[in-house]
Amino acid sequence: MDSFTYQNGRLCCEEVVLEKIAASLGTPTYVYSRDAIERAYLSYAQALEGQDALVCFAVKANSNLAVLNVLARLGAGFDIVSQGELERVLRAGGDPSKIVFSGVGKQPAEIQRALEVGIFCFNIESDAELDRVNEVALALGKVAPVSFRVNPDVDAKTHPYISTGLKENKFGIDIDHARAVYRRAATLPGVEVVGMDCHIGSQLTEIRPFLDALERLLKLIDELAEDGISIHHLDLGGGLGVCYTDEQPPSPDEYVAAVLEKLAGRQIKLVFEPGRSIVANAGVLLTQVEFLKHTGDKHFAIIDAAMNDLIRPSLYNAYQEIVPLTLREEGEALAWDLVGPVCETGDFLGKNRLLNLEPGDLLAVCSAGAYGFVMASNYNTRCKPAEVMVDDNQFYLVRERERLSDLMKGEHTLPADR
Ligand SMILES: Cc1ncc(COP(=O)(O)O)c(C=O)c1O
Ligand SMILES: N[C@@H](CCCC[NH3+])C(=O)O
Repeated sequence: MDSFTYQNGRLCCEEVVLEKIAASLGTPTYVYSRDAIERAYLSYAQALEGQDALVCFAVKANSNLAVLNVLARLGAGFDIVSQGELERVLRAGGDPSKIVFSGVGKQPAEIQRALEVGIFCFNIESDAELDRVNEVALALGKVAPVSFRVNPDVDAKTHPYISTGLKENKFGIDIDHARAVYRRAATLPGVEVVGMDCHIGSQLTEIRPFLDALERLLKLIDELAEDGISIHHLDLGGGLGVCYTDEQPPSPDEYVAAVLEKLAGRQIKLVFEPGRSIVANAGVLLTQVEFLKHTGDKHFAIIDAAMNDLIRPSLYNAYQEIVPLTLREEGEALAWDLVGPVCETGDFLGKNRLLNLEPGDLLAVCSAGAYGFVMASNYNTRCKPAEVMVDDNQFYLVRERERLSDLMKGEHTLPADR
């Protein structure tokens, strides 16, 4: 989180005091550092300099237009999973020829739109999806560039909810069945086989599972060559972890170097789909303490952000640091559960956190740039937070806070005579 530092006891994002943002725009508010996003992207891009490679930011991690635009300006590609994400990338100035389309359930209209704008590749996840892409392409008189997401059956050693590369997961095509699918695809007139991809899970903190998957994919690529099917690009997906508390994941350049070493001598374009490792530590969620409450020997700090704003703690029991915007010298630290106003026992952002709190204090939930706002909901009819991008000593509102009138838009009661 080195774009977030204390200066004279006040937490800043780059050169902006975060209290200033809270005072001007209220809380809860997500704040992103442009510099942190750029540096994280460039650590991939620079490690791949001189290689035929594409770094496609996984839009699902953070789809704010300003975030996408910052990355598009650096020449990033994008990994999308819906037409909604496609339209966001186009609106943000992303280059369609650098888009990969992932996901297990692509709709015909989504495939059509992606073909019309000319994306780089469809990452296909099943036999049935192959047929659908083939049919849509033929109907449009086009040929769809395709890759198959191979499920290599490796243990990513991450949280079971975010592990995707095991036989038991819904994702991808079983590696033992993949060769047959590739052979069939080679006979279909609406598709052109161009690549192979995998994505074994998220928040991986070791390189080994990536290399295990890579080895299995390379073996399959060699088998396909025997069948006369050549693979022009290899997409290793996303998944590189970040430090939320004391994890020590490899850096993007260490990871890329290990992959390049394994590939030495092979002529193949490389694609990566990082999400979390680009944006997680580029963002915080600002929140304010509403009330302090003591029951038995428990201490609850009721804050104005809740599970609907940031669901990772409730959903995965994920740990994200929570720190004060202003360091306080007086008073004592207690172990607080930081809970939101939503009516669920599981509504917490942190438990047992040693903090010196007073009502009205402003806090930052750290590492909130990935899978934060994008997973927010309106549960309990709560408005989604505002989003802000800091650029050096300036800050910009990049999404307005939702208003109650937005929440009832498109809803109707039954006619009065019913
Ligand atoms: C196909 C695919 N690519 C890329 C990503 C991005 O993963 P991460 O945010 O872990 O880098 C995901 C999400 O896990 C994914 O499902
Ligand atoms: N949403 C998850 C990661 C899932 C990755 C999507 N494929 C998280 O917050 O950690």
